[in-house]
Amino acid sequence: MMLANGGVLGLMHKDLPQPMRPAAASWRIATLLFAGGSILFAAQGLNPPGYTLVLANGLVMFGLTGYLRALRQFYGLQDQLWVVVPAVLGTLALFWLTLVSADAGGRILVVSAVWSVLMVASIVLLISQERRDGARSRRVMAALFTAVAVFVMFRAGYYIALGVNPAFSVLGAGAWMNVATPMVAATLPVIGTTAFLLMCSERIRRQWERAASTDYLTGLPNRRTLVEMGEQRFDHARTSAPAGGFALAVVDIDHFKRINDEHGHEMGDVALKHVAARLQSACRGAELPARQGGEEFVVLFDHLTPQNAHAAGERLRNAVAQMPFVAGELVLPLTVSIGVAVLVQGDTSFDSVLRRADEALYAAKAAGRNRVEVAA
Ligand SMILES: Nc1nc2c(ncn2[C@@H]2O[C@H](COP(=O)(O)OP(=O)(O)OP(=O)(O)O)[C@@H](O)[C@H]2O)c(=O)[nH]1
Repeated sequence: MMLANGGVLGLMHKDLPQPMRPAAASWRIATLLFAGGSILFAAQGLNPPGYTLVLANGLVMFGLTGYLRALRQFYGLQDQLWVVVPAVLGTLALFWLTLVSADAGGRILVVSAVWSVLMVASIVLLISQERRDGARSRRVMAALFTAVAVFVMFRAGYYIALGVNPAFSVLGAGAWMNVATPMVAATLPVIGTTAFLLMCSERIRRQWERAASTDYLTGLPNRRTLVEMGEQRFDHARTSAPAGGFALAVVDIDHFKRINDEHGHEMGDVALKHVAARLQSACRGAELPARQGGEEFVVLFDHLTPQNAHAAGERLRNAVAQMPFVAGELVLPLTVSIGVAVLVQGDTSFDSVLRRADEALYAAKAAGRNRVEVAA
């Protein structure tokens, strides 16, 4: 089952986006190490038992290390040496306790300690991502690691209670625990691999959602999100009592074509990002700036009245005018013209408010630019 899981992950490798592949490769290698260890455990009788036991346990401990590394890579953490230390020390200790001093009790304690350290590190990592990654698959993975870690600690306690001494054998009293161990441990490579693939697909889904709703250049919500949010807020404002409060501003950079013509399209792109950042910094509370397209932005206001509409537009205009766009030697003062519209009785849709704000914007351009006009 473990080998099949590792194989499936290998077949799917190329279907995963490039940034997820190192983590998936580590998970696959870890699963194959786990599978190799399990096969050796099953074949203990056929080989010199001492060496087989050390090798089997070592493979499984390095498998667990691989799972921790895969999770770290999945969350963009750098490789660190300490991650391999428990498995290296554990394998050396097992070598000693099997082939030099033959201490079965010591072996159980070493294996339990290494498993616990690696699994607790994986659990802490998964839990620490709660705020960044709310995916259910991440929680399932954390629960899986926790269940196995609790079992391993219980197992160590159980063997200690039975009397761990150098001559202790897991094949003697309490042998059922020796049978249960591989079954519980197998949940990581088998169910864990499913959880890992779900974590990948959940991340891909979120990335697609973000890409579909965000403007690639400025990082602001795109036109699609603007229309969605605008219609939602418009409907809410129309149906709430007292009605009103919905308003928006259409913001257009003045003489933007000149920037492209004189400094190149790429510089124009950087200037667009600059204006986007200025507008974002001027927004308060639930105000939402979005890129409508080209060099035009729209800001959805929150609870604006006709009396403070002009001041709200001025706040945006000032945010751009007060800080020139600087790129190396180049210092370009930028200005924007703004049309503001507040919801009125005659507005039947979000689009009708947008149209009135557009007309106010044209009036601002016609009146000389770098100014705010409020729609009648
Ligand atoms: N660099 C860059 N330029 C863009 C982008 N989208 C639109 N533009 C440019 O924005 C310019 C808009 O020019 P116009 O509509 O003539 O307006 P303007 O020069 O800003 O003049 P006014 O609006 O009348 O003040 C055009 O040159 C477009 O090519 C973009 O994503 N990047």
